[in-house]
Amino acid sequence: METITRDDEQQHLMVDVDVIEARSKFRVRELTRDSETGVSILSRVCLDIPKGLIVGIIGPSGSGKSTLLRSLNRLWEPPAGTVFLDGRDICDLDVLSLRRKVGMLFQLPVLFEGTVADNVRYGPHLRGEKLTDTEVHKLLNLADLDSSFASKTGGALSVGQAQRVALARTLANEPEVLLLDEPTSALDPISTQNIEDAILKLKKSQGMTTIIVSHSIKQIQRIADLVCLLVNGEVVEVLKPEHLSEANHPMAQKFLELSS
Ligand SMILES: Nc1ncnc2c1ncn2[C@@H]1O[C@H](COP(=O)(O)OP(=O)(O)OP(=O)(O)O)[C@@H](O)[C@H]1O
Repeated sequence: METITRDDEQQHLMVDVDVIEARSKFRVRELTRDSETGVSILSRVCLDIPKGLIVGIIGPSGSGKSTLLRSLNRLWEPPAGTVFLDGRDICDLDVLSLRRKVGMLFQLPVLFEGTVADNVRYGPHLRGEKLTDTEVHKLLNLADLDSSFASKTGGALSVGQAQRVALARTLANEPEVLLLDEPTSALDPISTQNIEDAILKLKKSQGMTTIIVSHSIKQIQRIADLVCLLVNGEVVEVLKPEHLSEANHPMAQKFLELSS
């Protein structure tokens, strides 16, 4: 930046781009392998996840989508100096506080024993905090569930409802980022819509940064601001979902054909 001359408009444009990049919630640089096992699945992945946006990750089976997602909260341990959250190397962060900031939902929800309210209170309870009934209801509402669910047990819920309880439980940790690994692949269309509504509401009301792995291009087109296409562990495209048809990589066209 020191080299910029005031009169050079082009250079000023470059500064703006730098500033936007500096506001990325996540930056991934040259990520290839799990530093614990040494296994290389990704191919020098570089990616910026802008704050407050929903980013969809798509790609063929086995391309490394879950691995990339898991590297963001150290379920897959990235080498130092490859993944940054708000400019800080995530390897320098305490792993539990990282996972509190970066919440994750999986394909199938697993609820703990007890009521829905017990589940939602779980994270705060571990930190010695007790959520009031009103706070529990608010979290359920954020996950698109009404407060009558608080007293139900896991066995009385559909998979879609259980997934929303898992979302409310994650939100109780006040995450700044949500990682969603195919969160609706086991759900019917109505439950899928409920989860998508909840994700969109969270973006609008809380500016939540969300990264979602999905096999459904249509889902990505409905909710994502950006889509990242992964092929053989390599990020081959990052673009707006509405521009997928203009993508150069043949896999992008194949995905579009298969989804139409
Ligand atoms: N711990 C591991 N050790 C070795 N190989 C692994 C490990 N985890 C995943 N892999 C391999 O890495 C590749 C990418 O896996 P990953 O689950 O990230 O892909 P994916 O794109 O999410 O696939 P899918 O869409 O089928 O869920 C696969 O070939 C998988 O078998």
